[in-house]
Amino acid sequence: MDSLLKHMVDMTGHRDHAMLDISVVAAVQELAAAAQTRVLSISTFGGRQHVRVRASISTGGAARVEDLHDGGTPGEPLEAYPELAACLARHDTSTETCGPDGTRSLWLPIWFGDKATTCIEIVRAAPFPATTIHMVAGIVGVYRNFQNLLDYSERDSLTGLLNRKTFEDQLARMLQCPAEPEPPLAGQPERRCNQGEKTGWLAVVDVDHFKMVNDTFGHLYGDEVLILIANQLQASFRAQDRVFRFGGEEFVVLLRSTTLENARRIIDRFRGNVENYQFPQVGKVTVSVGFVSISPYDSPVVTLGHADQALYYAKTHGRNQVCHYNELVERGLLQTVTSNETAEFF
Ligand SMILES: Nc1nc2c(ncn2[C@@H]2O[C@H](COP(=O)(O)OP(=O)(O)OP(=O)(O)O)[C@@H](O)[C@H]2O)c(=O)[nH]1
Repeated sequence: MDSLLKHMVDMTGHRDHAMLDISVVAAVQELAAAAQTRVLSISTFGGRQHVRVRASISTGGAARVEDLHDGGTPGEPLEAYPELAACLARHDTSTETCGPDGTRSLWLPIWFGDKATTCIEIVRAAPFPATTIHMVAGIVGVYRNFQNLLDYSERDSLTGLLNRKTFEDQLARMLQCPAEPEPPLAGQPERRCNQGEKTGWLAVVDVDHFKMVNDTFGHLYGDEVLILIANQLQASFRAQDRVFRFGGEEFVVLLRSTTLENARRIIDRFRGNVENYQFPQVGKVTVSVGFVSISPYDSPVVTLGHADQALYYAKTHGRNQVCHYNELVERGLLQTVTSNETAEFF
């Protein structure tokens, strides 16, 4: 019982989904004497459900957040998990299966209404005693309620993306593990990211001519476009990147450490995915993007201002394109303006 209480205190002490995932897998692993425990994300993309591992722990190892997803796909198709697919189709709260080698798997989808976007998977060598299932179901109930509370304060209600309130916190977290940043040289306030150097990136995404979508098809179809673009954003970036809705038809993405070439490729692939998607009733929609490297030496306001300047350039030079702030400055197409006035976000 002490151990159960200790885990409950640990789980409810977090203000962050990744840490909550870590503590739930650690708690379930110990209390169910499991061989492996995982948190799975279930997302819908292109009309199909996909499964992605979010956190896991195995015997003898530490709980960890997974980042296997490189952005190429939204995870494995749900059909790769037939027992889970059947459990979801029946709207069951749990299902237990036995593998050919006698290994037992217990699946516990986390239901919010008629939707489950998370599932706990527990693997054990022996059958699950009824008391264990009962206890694990209790832990999963606490996890569900706490996840709901975190979502309510952190998420945008239309798209389910992180809201603007959480942005600075997430940016600071991303900057806590930078790829060996060089301090700026004297007289050189702005830090440039060299080709091939890994760094974090901030991209501001804005839907092109969105007012026309609303005016032509109505706000309900406009909202549907925003939801579908939010789905595409989530499917296009890695699990540890962060996607925000800043309000209206504007989104912000924080990309974890990668090279300029990769950042441009990943962002442009997202832009292309949107361009090639047939939005129900509305048809074709495009997005413009401005992006910039992030550094612990620039304030969030300045970084956002730079990405916004690049976005403005993309908007005024044809739209449906991705523009890199530093490149525009180097080519003399943008002036470096570091005053807070450039940042209309705050
Ligand atoms: N449906 C819907 N529309 C929204 C929401 N928030 C803001 N909007 C609309 O988004 C539109 C934004 O229009 P503008 O800022 O003029 O930009 P735009 O038409 O996208 O043009 P460009 O950005 O220059 O390509 C306005 O019509 C807003 O009413 C929302 O939550 N749902």
